[in-house]
Parts: sequence; C-alpha cells; structure tokens
Amino acid sequence: MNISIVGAGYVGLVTGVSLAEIGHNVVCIDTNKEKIEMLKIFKSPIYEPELEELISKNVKEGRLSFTHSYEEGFNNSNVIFIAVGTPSKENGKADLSAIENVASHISNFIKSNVIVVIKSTVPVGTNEYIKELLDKTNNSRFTIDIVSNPEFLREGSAINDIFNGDRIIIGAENNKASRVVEELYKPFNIPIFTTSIRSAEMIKYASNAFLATKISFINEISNLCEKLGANIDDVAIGMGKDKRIGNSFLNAGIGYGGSCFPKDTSALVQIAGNVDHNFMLLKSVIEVNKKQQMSLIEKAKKRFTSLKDLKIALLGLSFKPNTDDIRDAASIVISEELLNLGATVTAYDPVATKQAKKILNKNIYFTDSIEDAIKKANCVFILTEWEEIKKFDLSKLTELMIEPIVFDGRNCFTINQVSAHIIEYHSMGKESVINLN
Ligand SMILES: NC(=O)c1ccc[n+]([C@@H]2O[C@H](COP(=O)([O-])OP(=O)(O)OC[C@H]3O[C@@H](n4cnc5c(N)ncnc54)[C@H](O)[C@@H]3O)[C@@H](O)[C@H]2O)c1
Ligand SMILES: O=c1ccn([C@@H]2O[C@H](COP(=O)(O)OP(=O)(O)O[C@H]3O[C@H](CO)[C@@H](O)[C@H](O)[C@H]3O)[C@@H](O)[C@H]2O)c(=O)[nH]1
Repeated sequence: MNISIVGAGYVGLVTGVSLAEIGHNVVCIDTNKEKIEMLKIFKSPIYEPELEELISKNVKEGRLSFTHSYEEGFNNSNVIFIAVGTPSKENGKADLSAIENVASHISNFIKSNVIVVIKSTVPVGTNEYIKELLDKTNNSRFTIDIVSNPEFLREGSAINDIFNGDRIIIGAENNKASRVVEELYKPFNIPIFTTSIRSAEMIKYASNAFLATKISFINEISNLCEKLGANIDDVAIGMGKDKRIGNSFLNAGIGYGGSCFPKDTSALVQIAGNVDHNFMLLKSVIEVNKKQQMSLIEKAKKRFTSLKDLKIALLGLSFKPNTDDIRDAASIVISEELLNLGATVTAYDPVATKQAKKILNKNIYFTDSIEDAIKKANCVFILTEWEEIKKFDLSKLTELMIEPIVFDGRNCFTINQVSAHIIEYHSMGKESVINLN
C-alpha cells in the first residue's frame, strides 16, 4: 500500500519505518526541515533503539522516503496517517492546532480517494470534528474517509512495541475504511479490535489514565511501606502474583513523566469536565504524582536540614531509560527546586544531555561521566534507571564524594547490594541503609 505519515516524531517515524519494514511504500512528511535533512542521510533525530538501522535499511531497499512538502508526500498515497503532536495547553486541554493544520492541506494534494488515519492522541469527538473540517474544505473530486487508530508504543522500546503490541485499535465510521486499515496491519500478526471512533479515542485515554493510576497507587503504598517498615519490592512482587493485578507497572519511584501520562491525564480531566463529570480519582492520581516527584527533595531536606550550598549530583535526566526525551521529566522540576533552595547542581545522563541542555536551567553543570558529576558532591539523586547507573561501582562513591550519600528515586539497587558498601542509601519504599563507617 502507498502510505503517507504526517509528523516524523517519536510516533510517526517509528510507525513509518515499521510499516515500510512489513512491505508498504511509505513517505514521512514533516514541516521541520532540519529533521527531514537528517533523515535523508539516515540519521535519526531521536534516540530510539534499533530505529536508525531500520531507517537506512528501508530507505536503501526503496520503501521509505522523507519530505517536508505535502505536495510530494501526498502525491501517491491511499492512506494518510496523522501523527503530529497534541501537547497540553495552559488549561490542560489538548492543543489540536497541528492536526487542524495538516487537515487543511490534504484535499489540495491528493490524487485518489484516501483514508485519513488519526494516530495522534485526541479527545473524544476530535475525529468527527476533523472529518467535518475535511469535508468542508474538500475541493477535490475524491472522497476522504476517517479512521481513529490510537498508538500504544512506549519510548525506549518503540520498535519492539510496534512489532509485538498487545492490540491494534481501529475505530471507523464505515466497514470499507476499517477493512483497508486492518489489511494494512495484518503482517504484524497482532490482535485487532475494531470499534466506534469515539470508543477508540476513549480507549487511548482510559489506558494511559489507568496505567498512571497504577503508578500513583504503588507510590502511595511505597510511602506507607517506608512508614510501616515493609519493603515495596517484595510487596509489589507479592501483589503482582495475583493475575488480576499483574506484575507490570508496579515500580515505585519518583512518579511518572514523559510526553504522554502527564498530558493525557490532564486532558481526560478536562474532557470529563466538559460533560460535567468531576473525575475525582484521576485528579488525585495527578496530585499524588506531583507530590511524589518532590519526594527525594523532602528526604534530603530531612537529612541535611538545609540544602543551601550543597553540591548535588543528578544521575539520569530523561523521563525513563533508553530515550533522550526530556518532556515532563522529573529532572526538570527537581533541578529547578534544588537551585531555588541554593544547591549547586551537576548532572549526567548517558544520552539525554543534549536535549536537557535545551530545557533545563542554565546554571546546571552538565558532565560527560558519572564520575565527573559525583566528584566532591555532598549527595547524589538518582532520577532515571539507566543500565549504566544500575551497574555503577558503588565503591567509587566513597572514593569521589565528600560523603557517599545517595537518594535513589528509581530503586536501582537492592538493600543487599548497598549493604556491602560504605554508603548512606535512601530509596523508595524501603528501609534506609546507613553504613558510613
Ligand atoms: N511519544 C509517545 O510515546 C507516544 C505514544 C503514543 C501516542 N503518542 C501521541 O502521538 C502524537 C505524536 O507524539 P510524538 O511524541 O510523536 O510527537 P513529536 O513531537 O515527537 O512529533 C511530532 C512531529 O510532528 C511534526 N509536525 C508538527 N506540525 C506539523 C505539520 N503541520 N505538518 C507536518 N509535521 C508537523 C513536528 O515537527 C514533529 O516532528 C501525540 O498526540 C502523542 O500524544 C505519543
Ligand atoms: O512501574 C512503573 C512504570 C512506569 N513508570 C514511569 O512512568 C512513565 C512512563 O513510562 P512508560 O509508560 O514506560 O513510557 P511512555 O513512553 O510514556 O509510554 C506511555 O505513554 C505512551 C504515550 O501515550 C503510551 O503509548 C504507552 O502505552 C504508555 O506506556 C516514566 O516516567 C516511568 O518512569 C513508573 O514510575 N513506574
């Protein structure tokens, strides 16, 4: 099939590359010329395992190309995926301006009947609204059908998730359009669930809100474990053995970040509010998460009384490992608050430093190694569970820091591992280890 993907970001690029890999002809369109120029020389603008290899393989085999021109991009296509951003506005509502912009160009350039597939996460009712917009502005002799097809990939494992997803959701207004999209996805061999457009849109928000709820729930249990002398690792394992609960998404820590959960939970509260529903549970999930992001600072304040003039090293800046994405990462609010409290902040991340420098405070000292970040530091905050951080030789803390004091926001080490070292170790939902002599 001839497919256009509009928006070559985390979702659009990974989707485009994967659809090319299963044999479709794909052209990715993005208005960001810099991104397109990079892609044309096989460079991925984002860090995502396996992505760069698949880009060059599929371009070389003639199934994948990139352009910033709608005219060139829509020239040959039967199916147009929209995967542009839908960021939060100030009031929490989803900003649909990028989708509206794409929709306004479609009928000018198509050369046949097309199906427009909205992959971006959009509030319930948006597909219908975009369909109206497309019909109103359609000055061609071709028909434009619309299909909702929300995406469930995770950053850091995006390629693997696309090829091994749990389900593909297709919401369509007519069977003909739905069947074309089902056919297109068949080679992935993943269960397909077809439903109404509105249900498909809701499935996406409900899934993200549920996962965010699971995280805030386990974080509250973790806070209780600290006060009651239980161990959150064991509690999560014990809970997860119940198949009704399941053992995933029970990692306690400094809360969820990233470009999706914070944005989509806020949007769902707004969507509920629009129909006069007060989504109390989800509001609490968001509140718990905000508080949880500050929990390492609260622990450090208790330990040192004042953080003024302390040198604090942040290890890990991306919102999760295996990505360079900094959007809504806990590192943003934590570093800002530490600077407000008068601390000196050094920071290290294996891949996200370039992105972090664009967003984080200019007064942070970014380093090229864990060793440089922790040298003469008063304490370390672990914010992301990168493998490099989990494998770091803890005896180097004793060697390089003023005092080897660690606040681990991602439970990278077990109590047994740290007990063998001269260290003071505070983690999430577990007893602290104070072993300085
Ligand atoms: N990032 C994820 O893990 C993920 C997963 C599932 C769903 N989603 C949803 O998918 C959508 C895209 O998210 P993302 O993280 O890929 O965003 P992104 O910011 O990484 O990518 C969006 C891309 O669209 C381009 N763009 C913006 N306006 C354009 C226009 N008018 N024409 C052409 N290109 C345009 C931008 O230059 C950018 O490259 C969002 O709705 C998001 O909620 C994201
Ligand atoms: O047990 C857990 C699992 C995750 N997290 C945090 O939650 C955030 C999100 O993690 P994850 O879900 O793995 O990454 P995303 O790439 O944001 O993916 C989520 O958001 C995407 C965008 O909507 C969806 O497509 C995915 O299905 C959904 O998992 C990160 O900050 C994690 O550190 C925890 O704190 N504890």
